[in-house]
Amino acid sequence: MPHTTNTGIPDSGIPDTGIPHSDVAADRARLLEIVKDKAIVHGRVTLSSGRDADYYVDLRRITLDGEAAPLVGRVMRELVRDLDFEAVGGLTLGADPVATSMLHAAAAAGERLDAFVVRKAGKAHGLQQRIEGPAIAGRRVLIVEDTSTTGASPLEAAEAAREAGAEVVAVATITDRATGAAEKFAAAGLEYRHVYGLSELGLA
Ligand SMILES: O=P(O)(O)OC[C@H]1O[C@H](OP(=O)(O)OP(=O)(O)O)[C@H](O)[C@@H]1O
Ligand SMILES: O=C(O)c1cc(=O)[nH]c(=O)[nH]1
Repeated sequence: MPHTTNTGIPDSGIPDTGIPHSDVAADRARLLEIVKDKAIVHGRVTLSSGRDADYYVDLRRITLDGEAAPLVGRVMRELVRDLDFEAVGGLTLGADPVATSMLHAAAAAGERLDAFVVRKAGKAHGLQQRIEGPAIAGRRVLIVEDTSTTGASPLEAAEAAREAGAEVVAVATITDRATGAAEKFAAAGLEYRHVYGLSELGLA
């Protein structure tokens, strides 16, 4: 049952989106369970930035998982429900299944959302594009990512999207490691949202 009063105003204060709030909360809770169960790997690792760390959050195990991927799409859409954008994408590879899960979640809800992929380097053959997918010039886009450490990957994607003529409305990730990404996005004037922080992940 949706948790709304008979006036249509939700008791929770959460805007009424048409999706039962119990489902949104259940999706978020189940996704957290799967992330904690399958994605967190303890041990010494070298990160994308070259830094060393004592754990890794391998969200590809989540965004490509048959049960978790649809949850990613719905939970990420809920995270940015109040933002206005027409396309979603980020730096390949981590961002790609995040973007496509949101595209499919939108389609399942009867809405339209395009996705795009920002290559790490421009392609030298074919159409020689850095950004693949429907054109984003003149459109409002959301930059997504699976996890953020330094924030370098979404910043690179945002720069490429702007060079392609898009307006970047925000950056959104599934998890945040609390290692400087939020500060980088703030300095770049980019709104930043993430679904789970370190304490919820049991990593604080
Ligand atoms: O916040 P940052 O310092 O940018 O680090 C996080 C990035 O690192 C990982 O990708 P990786 O660079 O390992 O490449 P991949 O997506 O191709 O696996 C992860 O998927 C993020 O994209
Ligand atoms: O910084 C990274 O490279 C990184 C950290 C992490 O927890 N997970 C990941 O996929 N990449």
